[in-house]
Amino acid sequence: MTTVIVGSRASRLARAQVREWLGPMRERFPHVTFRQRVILEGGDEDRRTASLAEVAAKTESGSAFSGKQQRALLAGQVDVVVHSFKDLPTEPTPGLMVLPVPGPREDVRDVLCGHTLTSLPPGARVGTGAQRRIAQLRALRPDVVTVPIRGNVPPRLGRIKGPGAVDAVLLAAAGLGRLGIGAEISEHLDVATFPPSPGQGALAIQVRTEDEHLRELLAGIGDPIVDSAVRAERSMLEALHGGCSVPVGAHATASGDSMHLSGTVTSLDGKEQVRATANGPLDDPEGLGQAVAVELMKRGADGILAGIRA
Ligand SMILES: NCc1[nH]cc(CCC(=O)O)c1CC(=O)O
Repeated sequence: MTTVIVGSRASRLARAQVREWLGPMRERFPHVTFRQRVILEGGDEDRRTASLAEVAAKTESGSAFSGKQQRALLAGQVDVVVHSFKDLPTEPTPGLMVLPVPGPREDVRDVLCGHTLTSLPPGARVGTGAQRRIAQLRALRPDVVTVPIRGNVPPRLGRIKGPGAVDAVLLAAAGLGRLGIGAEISEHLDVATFPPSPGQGALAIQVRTEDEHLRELLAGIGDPIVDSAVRAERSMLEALHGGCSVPVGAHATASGDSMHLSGTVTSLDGKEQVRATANGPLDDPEGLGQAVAVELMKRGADGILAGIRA
């Protein structure tokens, strides 16, 4: 009798993600017992007092929302960790590996709740703390003021009505969909004008590299097309040396046996934006991601990113 312990952050979204993965797993492996274990993260504990950058700096791995999960996995306290792929640093953690990405991928798009891009009044206040969202929103609506908000999705949504109200908030369709509150969405932003974060909407299933028994058990899971798309987007981000909070957007789509990747880098004030696209074979997503990154660099992405890191 095999027992597999699955680690999860405490939030409703994190637990919904674990359920989303576990449902099909329990059906496929009825002889395996899957258990959920909640592990608190620094990012969850410190949210009220510290800025996201401070939280990230305090966490050994540099990732506020995945460091403790990964340490619990390495220590054998859990056997699998389910992450939002976009929250996982591109740099691999020694001793851990990510399994092929499961499908289907949730909606990759960002959304506005409270207003649409065109209904936002001049000078409106929009809640978001993510550099990519701030930059891309300013590129489309330079008059808008962004207000840094953090925390779980439901309280962020609550900022539309509650104290310190904002006119709208920018969120991921995937998070709202998984929480069953997609009805709050006012507008889905077009991937062409508002490209999502690399890996958005996808889950990262992480295991110990040395856990051969589990790796063998789970060898057949994953959707090759979703996996390839996420790899292309993430390798583009990695080649740009971008972390999880840089203004880099990416979107890969497959058609037949080829993959199309579009990448965007935007300055924080929204005034400069470079884009590049390329096609490549489905079985070389890393090559495609690197090719688009090189093209973005040629068009000035390095200058934009250097200005932000400085
Ligand atoms: N950084 C927070 C985060 N991490 C994953 C999601 C949900 C979207 C996804 O799974 O890609 C969210 C919320 C948001 O960005 O609105």
